[in-house]
Amino acid sequence: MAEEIIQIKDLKVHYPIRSGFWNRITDYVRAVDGINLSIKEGETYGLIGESGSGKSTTGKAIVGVEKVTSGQILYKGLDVTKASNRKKLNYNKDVQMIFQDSMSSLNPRKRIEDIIAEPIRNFENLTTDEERKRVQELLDIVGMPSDAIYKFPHEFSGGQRQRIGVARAVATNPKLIVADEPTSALDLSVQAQVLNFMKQIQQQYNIAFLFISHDLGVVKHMSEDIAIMHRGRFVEIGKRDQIYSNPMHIYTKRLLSAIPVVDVENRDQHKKDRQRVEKEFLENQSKWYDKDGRVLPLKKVGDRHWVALPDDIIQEELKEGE
Ligand SMILES: Nc1ncnc2c1ncn2[C@@H]1O[C@H](COP(=O)(O)OP(=O)(O)OP(=O)(O)O)[C@@H](O)[C@H]1O
Repeated sequence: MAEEIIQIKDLKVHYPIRSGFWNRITDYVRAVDGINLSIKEGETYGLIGESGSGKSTTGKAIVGVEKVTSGQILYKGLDVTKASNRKKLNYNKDVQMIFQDSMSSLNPRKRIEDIIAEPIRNFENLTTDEERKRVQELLDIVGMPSDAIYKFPHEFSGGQRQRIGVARAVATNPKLIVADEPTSALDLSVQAQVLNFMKQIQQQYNIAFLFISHDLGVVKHMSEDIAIMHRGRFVEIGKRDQIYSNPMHIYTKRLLSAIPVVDVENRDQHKKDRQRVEKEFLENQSKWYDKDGRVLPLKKVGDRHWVALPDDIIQEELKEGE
């Protein structure tokens, strides 16, 4: 069985809110508010949630570009929220990130050769010829022509730029890639191509992914283990089949009921189901949160399935699922 490559323990990232004449801290945005997860070598962990739920902050904290308020990120047994451990483990080489918006994440003034070579230069001492050879190999891996090295990002389509972003991310032979909404800016047909090719690269190089998306359809295609994030916490964690065929938290149900159906026959039923879930969500709000409006703690409801609900609702849900 694959080993765990990274473990996140009770991770919190809170941003201070300042106000008044003295610009004092008056409150905090609890962007990430105590999450736990672990990702196995070569596997994809899917992180789903609506805008503002804390997904990107989680990803940024893992790659080390966002300061952690508390909690641990364990890599090879050491806590990489500490810069000294990151350095010791060469963590910045092993963990890379791919962003949603390839136009702003790739420097528009640099040629593709320099964009892809940059992370290599940070960690290896290659000659100019060796470096060029390496960049061309990487372009080949992501299915781009070798003359792309002379061009600038604006000379490519969104899908091609995302491939360049992937080439850059795999340039350092990473063990983990945090992919933050990597295909949401792309057309559906291009989305499928990029997703399939990311899977291919993952298998070829045994890279683990934290795959972040608001789109349950996309995550279903990519991940076996899934967490649903809401207000900085997880409301449900489970295996793909548990989450998609037997969602237990109302928030998960809402997200699933928002996926459009393709076949006309089921459309009316789908609309009714959606309205029912929405009504249930609005009428019972107080049950889903604690008195401070925070998501309840997770409780184990089955083999590798956790849900943040009060006991009475869990019992009802379990009975229904039988
Ligand atoms: N630098 C920051 N300072 C203050 N608040 C922030 C900062 N970055 C994010 N936030 C807040 O933290 C919360 C979580 O943001 P985050 O970007 O992680 O959400 P998300 O789920 O990735 O959403 P999206 O998909 O829209 O990016 C939001 O309320 C956001 O406004």
